[in-house]
Amino acid sequence: MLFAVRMDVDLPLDLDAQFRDELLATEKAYSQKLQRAGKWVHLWRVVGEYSNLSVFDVADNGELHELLWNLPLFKYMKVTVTPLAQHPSAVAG
Ligand SMILES: O=C(O)C[C@H]1C=CC(=O)O1
Repeated sequence: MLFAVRMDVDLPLDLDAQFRDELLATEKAYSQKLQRAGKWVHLWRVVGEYSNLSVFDVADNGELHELLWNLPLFKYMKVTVTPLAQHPSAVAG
């Protein structure tokens, strides 16, 4: 099942710099592991915003919830999930 996911990041300005750097490094490693596993199939930056638009390919709602819940940045993000279905006019996919 495919899901479009928008993540809007809002890190507190007073977050300890070392904690912030470690958090971002952990998030990067986590996201790259899921990308290599074929679960996180697109990761795009939204121009001009600390946000991304992503596409996940997972078995079901429960798997997506688990992957998102475990994002190291989860508590600092607003996450918006949109389930996707095949478009009848799409020539690919
Ligand atoms: O920067 C972001 O958009 C948030 C998050 C998503 C992947 C990653 O490495 O960080």
